[in-house]
Amino acid sequence: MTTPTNETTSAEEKYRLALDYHAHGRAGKVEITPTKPTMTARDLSLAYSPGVAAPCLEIAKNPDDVYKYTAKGNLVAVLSNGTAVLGLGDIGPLAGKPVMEGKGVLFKRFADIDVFDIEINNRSVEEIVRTVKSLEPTFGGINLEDIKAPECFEVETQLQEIMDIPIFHDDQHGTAIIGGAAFLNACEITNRDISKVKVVVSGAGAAAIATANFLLELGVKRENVLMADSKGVIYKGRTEGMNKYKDAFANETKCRTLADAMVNADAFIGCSAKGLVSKDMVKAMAKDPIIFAMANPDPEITPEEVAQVRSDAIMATGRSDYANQVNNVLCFPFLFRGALDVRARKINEEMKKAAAMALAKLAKEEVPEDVKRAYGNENFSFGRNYLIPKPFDKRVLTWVAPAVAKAAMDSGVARMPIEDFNAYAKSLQERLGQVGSIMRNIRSRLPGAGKAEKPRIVFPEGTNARILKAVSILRDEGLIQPILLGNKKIIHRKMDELGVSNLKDLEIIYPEDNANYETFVKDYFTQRQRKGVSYSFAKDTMKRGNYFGSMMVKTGNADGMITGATQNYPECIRPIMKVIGTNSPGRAKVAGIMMLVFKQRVVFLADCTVQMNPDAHDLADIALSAAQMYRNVMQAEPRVAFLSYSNFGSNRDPQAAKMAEAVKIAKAKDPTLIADGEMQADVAVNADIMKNLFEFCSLDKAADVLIFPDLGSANISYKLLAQLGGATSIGPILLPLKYAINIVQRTSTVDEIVNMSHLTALISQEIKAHRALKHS
Ligand SMILES: NC(=O)C1=CN([C@@H]2O[C@H](COP(=O)(O)OP(=O)(O)OC[C@H]3O[C@@H](n4cnc5c(N)ncnc54)[C@H](OP(=O)(O)O)[C@@H]3O)[C@@H](O)[C@H]2O)C=CC1
Ligand SMILES: CC(=O)C(=O)O
Ligand SMILES: [Mg+2]
Repeated sequence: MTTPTNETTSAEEKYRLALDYHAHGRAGKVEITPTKPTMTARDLSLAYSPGVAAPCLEIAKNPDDVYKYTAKGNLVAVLSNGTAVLGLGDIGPLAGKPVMEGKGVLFKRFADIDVFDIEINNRSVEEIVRTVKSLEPTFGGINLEDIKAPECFEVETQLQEIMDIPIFHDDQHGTAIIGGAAFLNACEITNRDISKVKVVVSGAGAAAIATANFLLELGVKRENVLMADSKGVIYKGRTEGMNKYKDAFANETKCRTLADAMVNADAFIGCSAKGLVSKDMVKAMAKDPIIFAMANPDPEITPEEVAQVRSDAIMATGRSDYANQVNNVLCFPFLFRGALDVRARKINEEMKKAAAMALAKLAKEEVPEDVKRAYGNENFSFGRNYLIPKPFDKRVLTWVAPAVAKAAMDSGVARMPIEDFNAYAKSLQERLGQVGSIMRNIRSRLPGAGKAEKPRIVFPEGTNARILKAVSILRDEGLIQPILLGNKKIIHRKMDELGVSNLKDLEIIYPEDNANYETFVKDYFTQRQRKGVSYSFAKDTMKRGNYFGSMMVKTGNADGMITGATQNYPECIRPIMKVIGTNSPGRAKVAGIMMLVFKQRVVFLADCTVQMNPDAHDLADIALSAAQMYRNVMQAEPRVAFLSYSNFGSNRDPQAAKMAEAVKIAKAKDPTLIADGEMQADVAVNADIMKNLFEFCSLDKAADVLIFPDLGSANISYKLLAQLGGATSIGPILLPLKYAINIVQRTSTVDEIVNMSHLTALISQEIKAHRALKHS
């Protein structure tokens, strides 16, 4: 069982940290960002008066055009009156605002849905309903939040009747869907027949009633449910503190307190308040008790307390710092995504059930590396401590949203059915950023799983844990044939430690025992004997992974190589250069190109890693290599900007002049190249500045490839962009080489090594194709 990760932090410290987090910089957690250019007077005349009249008139003629010309289709209101804020109770709309802003952040972070949080000073059902109804023109959906029971039931039901967009009370159904998914899996793990499970529900408010109702839909019998609220167990004939929603769960029972109800109960569902469950109550439960203590921020009982009295319990809370977070965050972003994407009129039972089933099923799939990393490299697999997926698992979006969308279509509430679910899945992945889609595109261009002719990629650092984990992923995918260099015994031991048993039959080469060793030594000696290399030195050299691996690639015993996970850059590049050298016999020297992937665009930066102070000829070659790489990877023609602190001759310093000269040389070598400079970085990446200040510039849009005057500026820029600009960096990709060999960074993660391996495999394929063309 996981304990809170930050258990050394005191409660007061956590409180202060949370306040600092919210107050730091711009107050609160959200801001509004325009999605259209607003740089110039022309832009503003389109965004606002007079231009804005055009979409207004179109929408007046055809109301559905509101989805075409405004943000409505992707805009959800998180609306609360603050009467049941988390488990903090009736603290009012103002005090509830941080929670509503927080929900908005989660909608955006997990499903790219925009949110206005709306806090209303309104307690009566009638007034809430009137207010929300009047907001219908603004929103694509309404997420009601933290409105207390029983008013919340009335509010939701009435709004669903009178409004034509999804109305969803998150505390009811979000909790029910996640609780339901986790409950199904907990029953499966403990071999329980759901129709016989005895459930105690603590709380009879929004979350509790909805979760109990959902469990009935999943197969729990009403007579097997005992519900308790602040007045004790709800039983037939009780009159105090009752309402019709509680009435529906009033059973014939002698139990009067929660403690009575817990005796021999199979499951506990808590949607009530902190600390209501004692260790004695847990002791009294049946074998393998299922305990979902979901009150926030503090559960009805903590996992530590349960562990003190029961080792057979399956435990979940609403918190992210324990295993099994049963929290509606795993539902509302993804459910709304599916509902908005088919422009559903409502969120109905079919859609809720589809979401729960998708989540329950996804939990049984193997958990990807990036999810484990997001949670401190914990090794999740379906079981007692992993009942449902994690919110940071990107697959939740691609599993839940399509399931919900399909259920909406099948149940007849979708106004805009999805025609191509494959294209829809792709669009969902793109919402989460471009890295995934770019890498998928690269993978899709590799020969394909199951085929004999897979690119063989050699990894000289065969004992490194990150390399082995990456190789394990590559092996599973089946697109690349990895080869490891190193001592077989040590590598096998490491594999056992890491639990990557799928690698045991992988080819492992210990250089000096390999049949090619003598030939490689001779080849290297012949090549370097006039550069001070003796035969015995060549023998020693060829025992080293980077030399042997490079030689394998050179002689066609491998198609590519990945190194660098454990060594510094010069240690890797020197052997490669000595064994292989560059592509052209003429001037072109090797350069390191970084691909920086931002949410909306991709830029290539060069030279980030090799040439300290390239001259104009070197820069032209670097640009041509980078442009070619861009074409290969992005399958598009790049715009190349030669960067400087000067714009088009504004400074005559030799460093600026060198960049202008490099443009001329590059264009002379490839007249089709779209390139210009020298120019400053803001001109290069902002098409508006470019157009407004330098309309003669031959790049008609922002540049895709940025060529820097020296290694210092390139290296600093890519690191800053990766750290501060939120870009994912892929590279450095070494070009031009005769062979596909790349150096990852010592800090590279498993996923980055996997990405580089795919890219290297792709480059190896292109080099092969190029050679075949030359020889045909
Ligand atoms: N993990 C998750 O995803 C979610 C968790 N929750 C949590 O569930 C809890 C309830 O939220 P919600 O349903 O929105 O709130 P409501 O105000 O609608 O319901 C609260 C319920 O808890 C009961 N209750 C309060 N204090 C006690 C007590 N001392 N003993 C017994 N019962 C008590 C109330 O009883 P009575 O009816 O007698 O007043 C009421 O039935 C909160 O802690 C909230 O954070 C809610 C939504 C999602
Ligand atoms: C998670 C949530 O919505 C609540 O605790 O109210
Ligand atoms: Mg809530």
